[in-house]
Amino acid sequence: MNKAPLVSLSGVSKSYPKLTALDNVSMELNQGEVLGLFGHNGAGKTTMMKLILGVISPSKGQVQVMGMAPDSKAAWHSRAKVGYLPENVSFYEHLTGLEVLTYFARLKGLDKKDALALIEQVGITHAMKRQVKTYSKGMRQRLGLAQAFIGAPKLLLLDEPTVGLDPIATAEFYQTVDQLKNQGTSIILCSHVLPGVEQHIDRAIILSSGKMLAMGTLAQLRRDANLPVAIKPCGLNGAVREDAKLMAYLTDPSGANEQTLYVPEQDKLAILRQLLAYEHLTDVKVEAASLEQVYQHYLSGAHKLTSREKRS
Ligand SMILES: Nc1ncnc2c1ncn2[C@@H]1O[C@H](COP(=O)(O)OP(=O)(O)OP(=O)(O)O)[C@@H](O)[C@H]1O
Repeated sequence: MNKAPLVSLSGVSKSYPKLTALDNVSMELNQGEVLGLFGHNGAGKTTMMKLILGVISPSKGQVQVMGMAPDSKAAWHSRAKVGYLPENVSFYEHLTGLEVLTYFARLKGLDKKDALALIEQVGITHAMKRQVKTYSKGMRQRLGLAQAFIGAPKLLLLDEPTVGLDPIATAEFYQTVDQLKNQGTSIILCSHVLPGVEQHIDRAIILSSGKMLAMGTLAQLRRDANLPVAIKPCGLNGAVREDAKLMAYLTDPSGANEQTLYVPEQDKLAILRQLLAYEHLTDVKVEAASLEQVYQHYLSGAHKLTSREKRS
């Protein structure tokens, strides 16, 4: 089995005359892996996708996709194995949805039958004979997704894929991501909308001002960030306040909202054992830090660093 990563960046920077959009980034993406790429506006997410697509070249370092530099002539054939959904998807407005998709399918050596199947998969069969100019934002986004899925790509780069999608279409989109992953497709998914993403990604990268602040599984990032676990016991009727050890884990011991304990990961099991010994305990909820909390943690660290750098 070929264990070489599908995508690798080593020491990659992309500089423009007045700004470094990506600064010394190294990462790898393996087959069947889903990577979430997160960062504020201008963090360098699209720059990283464009480098992987080969539409721009690195100023420093090396990008490899399926064993080749993606901006090289040799990579021409493997481009058919890459699907891309750009951030602001736009189409030929006077063509119908089906015509647009048939056009893209033909560019990848496929035919109308494949286009029809994809139109059905993204749920716009009813509108496929209408001109794209009559489509809503969500319908355009669905057409964009169908376009990215053409030809069963080995690598999918999706920039803000759920923008404009309603909750049902968003859920269907993530089902498709899971299916593609199970079939071995590697996916890089870039999003500002964090809730709902975490159960569909294997690893996350957090970028800020072109620098990589963190990379890892959510469990690794939580551990490295040392974010507490929220433990919410029910039925204790204030017993927590009578125990000095438990009290120490309340963020606001005098407040009415006293029942959530914020416990470091390493103390979690000991505290759970202690709570389970209470006869009146009726339920206990345990919540690890969300992707959003992890993201905020790393970005606030970067912000503090930048303010300090500016002052010195
Ligand atoms: N061709 C270019 N010339 C000069 N600067 C550029 C160019 N392309 C991108 N940049 C700058 O590089 C930085 C990173 O841009 P990029 O589009 O990668 O950010 P992003 O993380 O995708 O942001 P967003 O979430 O807003 O899409 C930004 O400051 C952007 O203005």
